[in-house]
Amino acid sequence: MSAVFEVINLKKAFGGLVVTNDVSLSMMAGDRVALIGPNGAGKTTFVNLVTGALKPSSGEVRLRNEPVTRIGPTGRVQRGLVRSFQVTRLFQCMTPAEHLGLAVLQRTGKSAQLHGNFLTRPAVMEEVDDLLERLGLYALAHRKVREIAYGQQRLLELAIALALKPSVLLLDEPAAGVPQSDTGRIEDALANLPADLAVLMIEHDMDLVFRFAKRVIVLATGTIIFDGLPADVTKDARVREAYLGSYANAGLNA
Ligand SMILES: Nc1ncnc2c1ncn2[C@@H]1O[C@H](COP(=O)(O)OP(=O)(O)OP(=O)(O)O)[C@@H](O)[C@H]1O
Repeated sequence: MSAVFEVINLKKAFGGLVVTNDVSLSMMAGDRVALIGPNGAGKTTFVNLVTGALKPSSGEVRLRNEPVTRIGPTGRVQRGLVRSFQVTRLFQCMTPAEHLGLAVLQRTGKSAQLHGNFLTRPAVMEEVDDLLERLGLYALAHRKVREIAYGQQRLLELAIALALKPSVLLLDEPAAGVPQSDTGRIEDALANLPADLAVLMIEHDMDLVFRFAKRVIVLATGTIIFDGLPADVTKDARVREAYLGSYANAGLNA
């Protein structure tokens, strides 16, 4: 089986500050990987390099063997690399059904045809209904985003990402800010992601990492210091040293 996603010797420096230092990794279809690291380790920069929001100083990003390093964010989405949207990207006066309808039109290259009520088109409606059902949002389909709870907004982000039919999904702290009472629904949605989807989740919550990931990658000062099984990460001397004194050390001791 060949990799769906590869990062090869990726480097990024801001002036003299090297923030991503020779990072290489690959993922297969169906992988469930957590990317963790102390504050300032370079996780956000790494995601920005991978999605095309930032240009690397050197190195390569490949999707299904195709180099995409010189392709912009939209081209990478079209090739199957999708990052979960932040809640702040949702339109407060639009409904979940409208968000998902637009995402489906975007994916199918029909977003220029926004005349009329696109949600009445059978092909769009069928897909939107299916996504709403899968993410437990069906009853909220036609409510404004501003009227729905934060946890449900985060589920909507996930639904939008899935509407783009990714082969690689980058999730940035999918349960952050969600009240404890609603995190179970997010975790259920994560557990029910398509089996062949490769998922890379950036997460600080170690309990969620251990429940979700089959593999953990630890980034510290821009370098991968661990890439292996969740059961081994807490025992690793370099990982413990990187987290020493940081807030997450407690999680690693768990
Ligand atoms: N545009 C920039 N110019 C200069 N330095 C930057 C820039 N963006 C990030 N950095 C620096 O790069 C380092 C890594 O930052 P980054 O935000 O990628 O880390 P992170 O692991 O996502 O941190 P956190 O977990 O706190 O969000 C930090 O030292 C940060 O100050």
